[in-house]
Amino acid sequence: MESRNTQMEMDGEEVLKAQAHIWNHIFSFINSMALKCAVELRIPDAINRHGSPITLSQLISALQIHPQKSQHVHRIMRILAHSGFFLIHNKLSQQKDDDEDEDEDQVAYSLTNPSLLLLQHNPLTLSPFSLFMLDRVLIEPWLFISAWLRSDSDCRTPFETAHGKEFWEHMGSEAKDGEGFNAAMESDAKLVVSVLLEKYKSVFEGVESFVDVGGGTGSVAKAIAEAFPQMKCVVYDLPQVVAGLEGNHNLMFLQGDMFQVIPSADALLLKWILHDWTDDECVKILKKCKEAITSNGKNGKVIIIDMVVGNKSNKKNMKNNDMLMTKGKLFWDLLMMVNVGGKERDEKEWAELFQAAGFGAYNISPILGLRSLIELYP
Ligand SMILES: C[S@@+](CC[C@H](N)C(=O)[O-])C[C@H]1O[C@@H](n2cnc3c(N)ncnc32)[C@H](O)[C@@H]1O
Ligand SMILES: O=c1cc(-c2ccc(O)cc2)oc2c(O)c(O)ccc12
Repeated sequence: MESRNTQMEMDGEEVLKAQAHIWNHIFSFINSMALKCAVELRIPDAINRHGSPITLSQLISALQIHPQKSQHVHRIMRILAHSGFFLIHNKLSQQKDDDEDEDEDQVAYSLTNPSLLLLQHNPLTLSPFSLFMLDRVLIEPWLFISAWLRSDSDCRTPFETAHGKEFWEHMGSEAKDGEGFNAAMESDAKLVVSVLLEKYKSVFEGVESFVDVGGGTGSVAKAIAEAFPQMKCVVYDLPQVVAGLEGNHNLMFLQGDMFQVIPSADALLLKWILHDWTDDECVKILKKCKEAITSNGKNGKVIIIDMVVGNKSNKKNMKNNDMLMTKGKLFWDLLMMVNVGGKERDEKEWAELFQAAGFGAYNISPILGLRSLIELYP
């Protein structure tokens, strides 16, 4: 009865607006798939190799598109240009209708900051991550959310409902997926550590021993070990991740389970670790961390790199920028729910974890884009 009234209260224009709103949501996946296609075809690399804005016909030939399909390429380019991945240079743009097919030689494309970050040889490339994230294996769990929410099975996540295994177990047993995940992590780790060492090196000053807990294949620890040759650095992760990796005079790879024991050090890093776990699990990990930074008689610190939902970035924020950041954090929160059973936390939730694990003080610096650097003291 009530919904009927509500419906009758909408005028025609409002219904159409609501319809457009729903369509935009339903079709959001088209953005992701157009991006996947561009990364698979290596469109950013083709434009970059060309060295100047590339015309549609030059792009079609560089991409080796089948002649019968060449007419479609501009449609992929158009939607990605609309999302800020490419700039369109259109000599006839004033005279042309937006929906009209472009003449292949009147249109040229160049790269933008997001597409520069998709170049294969950019050390900070997000291409492997895009392919990994948009692969069938990581798309499928999203189809199971409602079934998982209703199910009385003890599956921890929709990922487990879809694949019959927990995320970390899957990444350990399926070599291709495990490598994809580790490559994605590595590219992010390089980006984050380059910012840390360029602008916030003081975080590591005075630290003689350092453990990157769940440090993956070691990109962060390697960079820190190079920047501080006197520091003893350890990458601590599951056997399937660090087995066979070789260190050097001040870098060591150590296999283990952070729920059992964490090696003692002046400073521990937990980058993208706590958001994988429930509150109870985080308290367990943090208690182990506290033992590890106090057991050598020193008062060390734990450095956490994760999101703090609701925190503003320290950049001069335009309203749009804040909205983008909030949306990003909400996406991440669901990603954690779907894949690993974790969550993104606001400051109050972080503070409760720290208190429950027996820590005394913390300091949050919102300096890493969507993420913050949290320093945690016993
Ligand atoms: C999201 S990744 C973050 C990797 C790295 N810190 C980074 O940010 O690039 C989480 C890491 O935790 C590791 N991990 C999961 N369970 C673990 C455990 N019980 N003990 C140690 N490491 C674990 C995973 O193997 C993975 O490398
Ligand atoms: O499933 C993921 C994916 C990522 C991820 C996101 C963005 C990147 O540039 C690289 C990787 O991160 C994850 C993560 O940190 C996690 O703890 C669990 C799952 C995922």
